[in-house]
Parts: sequence; structure tokens; C-alpha cells
Amino acid sequence: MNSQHVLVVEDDHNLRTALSDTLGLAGYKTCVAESAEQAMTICARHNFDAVVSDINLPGDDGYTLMTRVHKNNPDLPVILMTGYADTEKAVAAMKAGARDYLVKPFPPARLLRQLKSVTPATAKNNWVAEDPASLQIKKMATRVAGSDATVLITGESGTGKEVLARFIHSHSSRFPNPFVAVNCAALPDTMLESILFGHEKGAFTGATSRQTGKFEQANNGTLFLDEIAEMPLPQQAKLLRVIQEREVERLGSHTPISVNVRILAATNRDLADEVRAGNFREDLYYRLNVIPLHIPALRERPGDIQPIARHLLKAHASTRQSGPEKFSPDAETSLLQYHWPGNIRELDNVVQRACVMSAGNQIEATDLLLPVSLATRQQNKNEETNPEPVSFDDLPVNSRKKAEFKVIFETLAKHHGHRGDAAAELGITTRMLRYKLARMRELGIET
Ligand SMILES: Nc1ncnc2c1ncn2[C@@H]1O[C@H](COP(=O)(O)OP(=O)(O)OP(=O)(O)O)[C@@H](O)[C@H]1O
Repeated sequence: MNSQHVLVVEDDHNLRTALSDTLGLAGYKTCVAESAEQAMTICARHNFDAVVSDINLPGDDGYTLMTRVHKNNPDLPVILMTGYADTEKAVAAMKAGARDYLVKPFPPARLLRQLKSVTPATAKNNWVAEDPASLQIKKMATRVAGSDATVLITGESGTGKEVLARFIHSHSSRFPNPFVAVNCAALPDTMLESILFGHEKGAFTGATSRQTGKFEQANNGTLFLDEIAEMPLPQQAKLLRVIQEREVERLGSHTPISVNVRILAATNRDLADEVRAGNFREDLYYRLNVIPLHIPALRERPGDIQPIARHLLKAHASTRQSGPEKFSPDAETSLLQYHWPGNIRELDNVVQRACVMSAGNQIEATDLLLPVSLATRQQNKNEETNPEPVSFDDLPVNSRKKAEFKVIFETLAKHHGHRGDAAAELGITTRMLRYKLARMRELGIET
């Protein structure tokens, strides 16, 4: 199912319905408008991945609509539709910023093909950047996208490292070839190698068929290695070889396969520290750290907090018939005052929960249910007060997860925060424990 959201702007009722049906059948979510003015009103309420608009509309035309849309969202792809006689105008529209154009009449398959090529498969054009620090990163990312250099993205968990990686890919010459993401922390050590490099049938017990690896899947595109610091040393050695030789060998095979892949890696740890501690290969570190990009924590770029919150509210509004449309001034102040240990992922959880809690058409400060004990704890840090115990009951997760968090928390406390000992008692690897702790931090639990 394609969950991308497309706005169709067309004054002809039959064509509008036909376009909307075509997109709906292909799995897109659609909104329709019959004029540029109506389209702008809808755009103010929803986030779209693309706009498909007729050029000839009553009132403002498709060009004007495109200009107005791009004012608020310069990255939003717009495809313009035109009658045969307008081809020259359509070419001019491309120069003015349209991603593509369609000459009517066109077969449905052409529309779908064009849409697919202008919208990254999963990346939404959802990088909200208003704080000067974020604008600076966006500028650098745009420049970096033009090269084929390896990029090492650092930043706390939930700060938007994957969003940045997708942005670089979708602004590079490798787009629309694949963007393939692998979370190195979420996979058991034994699987990481076969997932990355693939395997032949019979390469190990359970390998019942040949499987291509992520490197092959990302050929001519971009491979995003998330949480790279969690990659075990033997796999690091193999990764280094693949990067140097630009060839992979599937497990159980000695036939090298050429791959042309751009690597973007991300970590929430200090990789240089990991090198010093002997956990990360120095040679691989230098291979990956060609261009370092650091995303500051959300609390360090306060200018982003409210715009991102509004963006998330709109995104969730697209999936509901009714519900709050804005934040009250008090709620906005509370958002600014909180310290966001889980960064934007936590902000997203808070906004989703507030949508459920809110009774009216605006979210009040009390609907946010910000973890008061934790916020207070942060404020009280200088006053050396005793922290309140963490309450797992208020977390927006199911009871099984709550129980798991509780066990992890208690086991860590029992071992005075020693992760190796706690992981051993829990029967999981230290790497898996770190991964789980990162997820807990995103929910606001200080671990
Ligand atoms: N600038 C932004 N504007 C809007 N949404 C954002 C932004 N940055 C991140 N998000 C959203 O926040 C969530 C977390 O982002 P992302 O997965 O990119 O973070 P991350 O740093 O890669 O996290 P992790 O370290 O846990 O892998 C996603 O839902 C993403 O869409």
C-alpha cells in the first residue's frame, strides 16, 4: 500500500473523478480541488507528497498555484496537465519549477509512472527546517547531494538522521533509483551479514533460497546504514572490503558482483570515541566520515519545535475526519519549554496522543501530557532535588511494551546502570539493550 498523499486540482468533474479513482486504485490517498483557491485552502490543512494540477483553471491558473505552493513548500513536486495546444507553455512550466507535465489525454499508467518518478518511494517531503541551525544543515545537505561522497550523519536518536539521508538521496543524481535503509542495531549479528550482502541457497541452515543483499538492492542508488556504531567488528571488516572493492560476494558464493552504491551512514554515538575504545575500525571510520553532518538535538534548535509540531498535527489530521487543527498559545509555550530527550520522534508521539486527548478544535497544554516528572526533573537538576520515579503507566505503548520497559529499567537499576551485566541477566546482547534503551529515551524515559 502506497501511503503517499496527492492533491488533484482539475475543474472538469469527470476528469477529476477519474484521476482520483486511478490514484486511489494505485494506493495513493487523494484530495481533490476544482480551483487554485480551493487547492490553497486544502494545502493549508494537509501535507502532500505531490500536486497534480491542470494549467487552465477558473480564476488563478496552475502556474500561479504552483508558485504559491512552492512559496510554503519549495520541495513539493508539482505535475502540470495541459491540453495538446499548450505544450510550449508546459515546457515553460517545467522551467518555472514543475517537476513534469502531462499532455491530455494520457493513459492512467503514464500519470502513475510520472508520480512515482517525482516522489521518493517512502520519503515524504517532510523536512521542516526553520531554525537557523536547521536551515544551515539543509543548505549543506543540498550541496552534498550533488556529489557522490560518503556522508556520516550524527545526532541524538530521533533528530531526523534518516529524514536527512532521504533528502540527500532524493536531491542527488541517483534519484529515482532505490534508497535502501538498514538499521544495524535492530538485526541480530548473525543476520546482519546475510541481509547486507545476500546469500546463496544452502549457505547456512535455513537458507532455503537465494537472497540478494541490501547492497545489490541499492545498486545505482543509496544505501543508508543507520546506527553504524552498533555493527560488530567482523561485519565492519567485510563492509570495508565491499566499499573499497565495490563488489559484494553473497554468503556461500565466491563470485563477486559489482555494485555502484552511495553510502550514507548514521550514528547517535561519537564514532571517534568508539574507535579509541577499540569498538570501531579506524580505517572504516575514515572511509565513512568523508563528509560529516551533525544534526543538533531538538532542544538546541528551538525555532523548529513549533513548526514541526504544526507539521505533525497536519500530517495526523490527513488521516482523520475531524479533530484539533491547531495548538493553543499555552500548548505552544509548553512545547517550547520541554527539553525533548527523544527529539522529534517523541514530539510526534506527543502530538498523536494530544490529538486523541483533545476535545475541541485546538490542542490545550493539558492535552500534551508531557511527562511532568521528567520535565520537572530536568528543571530541578540545578536544585539537586530527588528525582521522582518514572511512571510507565502514562506511556503511549501497549502493556507488553510497558512491562518490558519496566523489567529493563529495574534490571539496569539492580546492576547500577552497568549495561553489560544487565544485558547478560536479560539474556540479550548489549547492542540490543542499547537499541531498546534508545527506543525508551524516545518516549521520554531517562535511562
Ligand atoms: N525536520 C523534520 N521535520 C519533520 N519531521 C521530522 C523532521 N526530522 C525528523 N522528523 C520525523 O521524526 C521521526 C524521527 O526521524 P528519523 O527516523 O529520521 O530520526 P533518526 O535520527 O534517524 O532516529 P534514530 O536515531 O532513532 O534512527 C520521523 O517520524 C521523521 O519523519
